[in-house]
Amino acid sequence: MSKFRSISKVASLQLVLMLGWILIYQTARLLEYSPHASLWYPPAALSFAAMTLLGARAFPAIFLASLLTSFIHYQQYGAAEAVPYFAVTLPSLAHAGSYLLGALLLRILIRTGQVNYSAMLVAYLLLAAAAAFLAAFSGSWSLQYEGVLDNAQRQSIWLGWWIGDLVAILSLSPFIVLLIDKLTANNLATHLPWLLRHGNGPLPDYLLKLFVCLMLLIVSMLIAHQVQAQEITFLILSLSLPTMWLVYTESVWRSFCGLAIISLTIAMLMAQLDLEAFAVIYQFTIAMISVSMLFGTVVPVLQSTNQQLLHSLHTDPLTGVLSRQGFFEQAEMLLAWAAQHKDKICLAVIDLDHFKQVNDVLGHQAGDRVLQEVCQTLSKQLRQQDLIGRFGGDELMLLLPDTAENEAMQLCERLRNSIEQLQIQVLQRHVTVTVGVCEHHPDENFSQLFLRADKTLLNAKKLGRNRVELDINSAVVGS
Ligand SMILES: Nc1nc2c(ncn2[C@@H]2O[C@H](COP(=O)(O)OP(=O)(O)OP(=O)(O)O)[C@@H](O)[C@H]2O)c(=O)[nH]1
Repeated sequence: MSKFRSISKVASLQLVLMLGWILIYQTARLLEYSPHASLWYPPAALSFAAMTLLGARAFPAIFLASLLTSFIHYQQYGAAEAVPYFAVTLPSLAHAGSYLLGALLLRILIRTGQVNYSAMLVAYLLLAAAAAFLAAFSGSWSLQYEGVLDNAQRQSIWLGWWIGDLVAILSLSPFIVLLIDKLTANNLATHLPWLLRHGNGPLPDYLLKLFVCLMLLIVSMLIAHQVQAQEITFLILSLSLPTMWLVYTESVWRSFCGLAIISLTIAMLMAQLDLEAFAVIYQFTIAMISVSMLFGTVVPVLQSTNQQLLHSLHTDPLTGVLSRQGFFEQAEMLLAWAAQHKDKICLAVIDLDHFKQVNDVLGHQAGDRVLQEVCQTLSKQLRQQDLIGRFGGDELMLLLPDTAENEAMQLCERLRNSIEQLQIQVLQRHVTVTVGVCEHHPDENFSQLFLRADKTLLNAKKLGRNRVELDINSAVVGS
């Protein structure tokens, strides 16, 4: 049953890819501005994207789709009788083989997991250019071999073929890769997690940015259509500004989708507005915008990576409370605010009693569990504005804004009591904590306050543990 299911899965993948390729091929033909002349060749984008994502599994579908369209093409132009059938396969082999080669190299690079996003983009651009070159070069040679083209024709078309393929790959394949990844639930995200990680902002904002891009390109192409002068067609380069806005502020998925829409609109308007004399300028525009948008996606990826790094720097991985650095940074800000507004603010330093014994008797895992449970119990009873952090080992810290020493003492007594009541499965005995409490003096910085609280804690330990002690200097210094 499962064998049957996997066969039908493979068959449906091949079918969908084939139909998709033929559909894109036929749609692209509608965008030709004169027979066989087009700004780009979108099937190449599907071939490269599908093979990058699915590897050799995509080869049969792409090859067959290309073969089928070649046959139809030859039939239409009456060349089929003159060309031996086996020879008709050569251009399709050249197309599918070239993109498979480029995609396989890219896949090897992705799978090593050693390259960062920017290096991956450079590799993608170079391999896309090389694969498109190979496809155009071998494709045009195979057509000459079949007798469809003579030597002079081959020489005159291969460069345009290369650029047409490359323009389509640069602008469409990033979007197609993400689309196939989503539809097939492929594992791209496991190899390129940073690509799909960061989230989206509000949809209307994205639509506004896309609208600005499309308006600018439509207006510039309409003006070019009216004036029919080369200098005016360069107006379209102003598109680079809103496309950068889009790409710096939106997710990779939305940026690549926007890029595909923008390039499709340029190709459509080119065909409709009688602008074929400026085809090279529009090809250059699509290529330039694609490359700058691709590199632009590095910015939000870097931003989100930075945020994650910052988050992990500021969070204690075991307990989920603030790390020492995170706590100290936020505490400095809260102290400054409290001093400015003449608010009372207290610090409590908490230490687990005889925690070493838990580790020694029950092991470190049990010790970890105790630390987690204690932190959870404390966090649940704090207000939103309170800070909780782990200084290190079994020592925790609480910063309590807008709280006087007597209120802090009451709260800490309540917390001590609730920890003593904790039923922790791995433990045979109760966990207890000792707490040192200090009220902040407006003139002291956080390190000085912490030192006082830590001394108070040591003092409390000497007095017999499982207790809350107030710094005897708090009231004197603070008054
Ligand atoms: N399980 C676990 N143990 C830790 C971690 N960090 C530090 N420790 C242990 O915490 C223990 C702290 O021991 P001590 O500083 O002697 O404190 P104590 O045993 O609680 O003694 P008193 O504070 O005097 O009551 C040591 O055994 C450390 O190995 C951690 O992340 N997980």
